Amino acid sequence: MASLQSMEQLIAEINKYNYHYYTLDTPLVSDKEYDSMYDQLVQLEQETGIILPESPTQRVGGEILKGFEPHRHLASLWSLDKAQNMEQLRNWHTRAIKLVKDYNSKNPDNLLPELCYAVELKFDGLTLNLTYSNGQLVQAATRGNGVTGEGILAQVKTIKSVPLTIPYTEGTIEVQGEGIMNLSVLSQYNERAAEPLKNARNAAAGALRNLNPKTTAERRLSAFFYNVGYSDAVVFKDHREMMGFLNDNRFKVNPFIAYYDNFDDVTEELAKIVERRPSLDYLIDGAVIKIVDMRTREALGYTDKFPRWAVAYKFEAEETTTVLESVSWEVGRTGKITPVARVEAVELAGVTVQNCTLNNIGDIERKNLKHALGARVFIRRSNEVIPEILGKVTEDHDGEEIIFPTNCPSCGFPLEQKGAHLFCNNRLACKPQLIGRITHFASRDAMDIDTFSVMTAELLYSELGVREPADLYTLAFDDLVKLDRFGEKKANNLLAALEKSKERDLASFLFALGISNTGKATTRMLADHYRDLNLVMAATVDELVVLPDVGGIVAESIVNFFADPLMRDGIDRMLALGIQAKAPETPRVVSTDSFFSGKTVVLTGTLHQLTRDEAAARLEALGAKVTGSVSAKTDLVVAGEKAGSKLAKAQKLGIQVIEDEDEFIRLLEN
Ligand SMILES: NC(=O)c1ccc[n+]([C@@H]2O[C@H](COP(=O)([O-])OP(=O)(O)OC[C@H]3O[C@@H](n4cnc5c(N)ncnc54)[C@H](O)[C@@H]3O)[C@@H](O)[C@H]2O)c1
Ligand SMILES: [Zn+2]
Repeated sequence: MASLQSMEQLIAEINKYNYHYYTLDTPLVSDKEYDSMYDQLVQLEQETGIILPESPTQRVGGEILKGFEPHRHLASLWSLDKAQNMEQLRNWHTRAIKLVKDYNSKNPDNLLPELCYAVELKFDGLTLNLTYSNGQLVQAATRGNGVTGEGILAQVKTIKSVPLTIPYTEGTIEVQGEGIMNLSVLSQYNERAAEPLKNARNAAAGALRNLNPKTTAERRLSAFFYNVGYSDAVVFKDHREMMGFLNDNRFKVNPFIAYYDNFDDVTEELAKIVERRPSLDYLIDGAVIKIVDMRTREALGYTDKFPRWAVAYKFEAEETTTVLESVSWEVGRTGKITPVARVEAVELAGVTVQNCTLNNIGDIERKNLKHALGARVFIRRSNEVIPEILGKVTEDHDGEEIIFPTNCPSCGFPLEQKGAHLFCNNRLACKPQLIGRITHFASRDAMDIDTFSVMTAELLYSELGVREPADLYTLAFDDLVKLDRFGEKKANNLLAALEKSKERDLASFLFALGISNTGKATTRMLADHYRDLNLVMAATVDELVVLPDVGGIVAESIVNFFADPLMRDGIDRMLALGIQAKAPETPRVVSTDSFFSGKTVVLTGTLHQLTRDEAAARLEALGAKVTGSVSAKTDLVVAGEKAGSKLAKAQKLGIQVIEDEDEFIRLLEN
């Protein structure tokens, strides 16, 4: 029988994946791929009515690792039934209602209450089961196979938020939760680590199941608790009471827990959690819906694997695996060379992914990807960012080497390595650098030359020999009209836009020059401080480093830029051709007593009552510094509608956020 054979194959595969995931903490496939195989098996078992003895659908979790003392749980630990979509969730709900009805018809004198639901986050980490006897933490264990787990008391004790003693001293209890690694902790760890960790779940699981508790401690784990699985004295009427007990006994419980007695409200809450997901500082792979009343839980009971009174609603996966096919090297406007990976097309979080970032050559080495061409890699996509390659699936040397270029892929000039990056120093004649510089010069926040695009820059480069921004101001109508896709109208428009740009202020002009490591906020500050282009050009490193938010690297970038004869020459030509680059007549009056004074503010998302530029201007007039990216230096983030990764990062870093636009306007006007 064909399906029997498929079942045998699936079982062998899944059991192999389980071993790598649960026992070795180094998965070979993504959860997305695993879940789809598992679902196939479940479906075949349903269709055939046959369940083979080794089937993973009949058991919880994985093997016990040698080296750990086994711990027999006082009450079994369960897996969770799961719903991948609304239809499956509604099916679960219908079944629950039916079971309650059946019970009630058999027990007319002891009716179960109306259904009420708790909605919790489904943390993606390692299950923990803690045993407290007379108020003392005496054991901690993994889930193992649900009956017996691995004793990891010494490891769990390194988690600072786990209480070693609790106020409740009446008897023995077992408390379940999830050991996790916060995403901010993971990224800090990875900044320093020789070998970065690929994923927070495996980092947490691997640390907790490490025989050396010192290693566990280094990972700075955390944990959330969500269940009292066993108790010999205390009983709870419902989930609320149980959560209250956990809270009173100083367990860390998740603040995002919501209770509903209407199932439609549950589905609305799920949508909210999906939205909240990118802003959380830990991984979740779904939400868990639990029936609140304990008597109902008892009545509904358990299957071999999971309780019938709870279900996990799984979210769309953010990680998968694919094959790294090739790496190409792109040249940026500063000459920096960026590796871009092409991968075998794969569906991830609703889009087809084909390109991934690789950052720089240092990252390729750190992530152990040097020999990964043609090999399977993990990729991750969160928010709207381009997916990132996390690392190779196996440690084997089963891929071809990624050869780092020694010469510029565009102009052939020998490359120079600075830190983790490669640079092409051929600023005079490396085409992508020139195109990038000209396009940046014309962009909206720079000289704001209307309708100018990369395509315009390419055309002017190849047809009219435009090599640097200054050349733009020598363009003549007669030359422009002859160009492909240019007519009289377009030629005139471009000339008018160029003419208008000559009046752009000093700050915009400085930004347009594209000095490395120098963004909008810095060029604005330079313009306000010096109020004269010549003075900026003559500034020394010593003078610059004392200015607000200018460090050594920025100061040096500025000085080096203006010391470059090529750049000076370009600026002189532009001034001769009519560029004014003037500071505003009167110095900007900057207030010092507003809510925003002295704060570094990031604007993100869509505002409705004013544009982002207007908001930035008003903030600056109130003495705030407006920057583009969120970092530890940010004091405040103003998040409009559809705010994405910047809001997420702010929440991660614990930075104050204003999400209410009316509130923001009120503060501006105060
Ligand atoms: N990539 C792989 O190779 C691989 C292999 C095996 C399993 N997996 C992943 O693991 C899943 C199945 O694993 P499972 O049985 O360990 O877990 P599960 O997804 O079935 O969920 C049960 C677990 O959820 C956790 N949980 C988190 N928050 C909770 C909350 N608020 N309330 C209750 N429980 C909560 C508990 O630790 C519990 O043990 C698969 O669907 C797959 O995504 C992946
Ligand atoms: Zn080059």
